[in-house]
Amino acid sequence: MAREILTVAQMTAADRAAVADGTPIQVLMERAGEAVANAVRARYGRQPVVIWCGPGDNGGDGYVAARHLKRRGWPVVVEAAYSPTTEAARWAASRWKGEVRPLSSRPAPGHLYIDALFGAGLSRPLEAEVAELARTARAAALRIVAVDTPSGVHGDTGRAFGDVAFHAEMTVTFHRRKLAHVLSEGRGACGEVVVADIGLGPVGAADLFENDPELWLGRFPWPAFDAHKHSRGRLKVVSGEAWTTGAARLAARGGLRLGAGAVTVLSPPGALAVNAAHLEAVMLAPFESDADLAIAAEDADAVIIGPAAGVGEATARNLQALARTGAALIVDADALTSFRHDLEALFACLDRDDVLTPHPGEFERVFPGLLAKSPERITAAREAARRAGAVVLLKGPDTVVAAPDGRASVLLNGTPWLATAGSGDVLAGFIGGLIAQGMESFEAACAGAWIHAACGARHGPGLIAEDLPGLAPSVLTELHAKR
Ligand SMILES: NC(=O)C1=CN([C@@H]2O[C@H](COP(=O)(O)OP(=O)(O)OC[C@H]3O[C@@H](n4cnc5c(N)ncnc54)[C@H](OP(=O)(O)O)[C@@H]3O)[C@@H](O)[C@H]2O)[C@@H](O)CC1
Ligand SMILES: [K+]
Repeated sequence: MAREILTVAQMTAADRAAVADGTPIQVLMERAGEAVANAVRARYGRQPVVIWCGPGDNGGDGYVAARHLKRRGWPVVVEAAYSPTTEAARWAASRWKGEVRPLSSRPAPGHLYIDALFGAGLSRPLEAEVAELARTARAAALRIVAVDTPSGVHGDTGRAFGDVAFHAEMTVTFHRRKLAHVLSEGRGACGEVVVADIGLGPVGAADLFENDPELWLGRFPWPAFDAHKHSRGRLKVVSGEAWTTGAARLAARGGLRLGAGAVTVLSPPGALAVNAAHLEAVMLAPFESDADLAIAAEDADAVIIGPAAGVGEATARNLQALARTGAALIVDADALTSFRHDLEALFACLDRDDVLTPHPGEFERVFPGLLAKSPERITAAREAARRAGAVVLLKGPDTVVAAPDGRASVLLNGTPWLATAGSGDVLAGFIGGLIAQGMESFEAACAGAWIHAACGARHGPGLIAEDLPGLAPSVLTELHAKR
């Protein structure tokens, strides 16, 4: 089952539904606090711990965790920044029989802290002594486990509400990850994220998912026993001019590795010789004009255009010609930038099978101002997909894939080793290779991004884009075994 990522409001609704179904909030809080205690015991050896408790149910979880840790023999001190204000938090505090001190302004480095100050109910920037403590904690790099979210971090964006928030080495959240746990801003503050089951029911109409094999492996286009190369999909990649051909070949090789049966680089005449000198299993065919390109792409299942294609009129016309074929389009890099002065012309080329793969700079050219005015990149990518009428993959450490129908995913296995020239060309190739084999475009974009990241992580230091296609077989072998 694909795991949903929830907004704070969706989590509150899940919580209310459980309470309405007869599970008292105290029972949920007991499970949550015990889960925190268990996660702490699983990660750390027994040691003194200070638990900072806030006024709401996040603080309530802290009192419960205190009781469970103490029962296991941990020396526990609770520091309460506020008295409990909710019924459940008062209940939890009343069952804590140990010491409660006021919040100390002088935490001890090396000590373990549990931040149960604010979670889902944070409604404004941290104030007064709590803000001061957050600053001290950051400066002293305190070892902190956060309950639900690090206090000060907005659950729906991952950003600090004001100018300061706690940073944890582990965050224990409940039921499902929230946006703050998956977006890069929040991930830095959360540290390792542990998702604890507290017995809430299935999520209803969620449309945001962790990009994980669970989301797409069931529909991965493995070859049928009677497969032949033409039944495994035909992918074509448009090459740039003679001195910018490598990107198209990287994409082509990526598509071939992910299983497209027949992959062809379509090359301007001046680049044929250099392409021919560097291609083996990938085929090569010439095109001289946009009309020619459309004919060359006529039998393609998917076409990639953009990697080092050249920014300008010619690339724009080439994309418009390709749009008249039946092939799904993967539109990357220069093909996106070529339309920066006529975005409507780009959108007119696209339909829901097509995939745009911008990095944030290209995204800004195609959707000016959208990232800046959106609360976070998921909302921006969704709106972009709606405007474009196509799948949009917004690159980053937290790559987002959004479909025009509202589905979206966030990549959790991103790796900084992928930040290297040509890596995006291989990604376009991976996605194109999967779409050519008939995988639905949103799922192909999710799968391509996940496999790309898995390849990058597998290689680690020293990775160059040329390595990525060769790393795909070991990732695919593991996926094949799990299917
Ligand atoms: N959902 C679930 O299924 C379950 C949820 N559980 C837990 O409940 C947590 C959510 O609890 P919650 O709603 O009580 O909110 P919480 O974060 O404790 O704080 C709200 C209080 O803080 C106040 N306040 C806000 N900002 C402030 C500021 N900057 N500075 C000062 N005060 C500030 C705010 O005041 P107000 O905005 O009303 O003025 C209000 O009094 C959730 O994160 C999880 O840990 C689990 O127990 C079990 C199942
Ligand atoms: K917290």
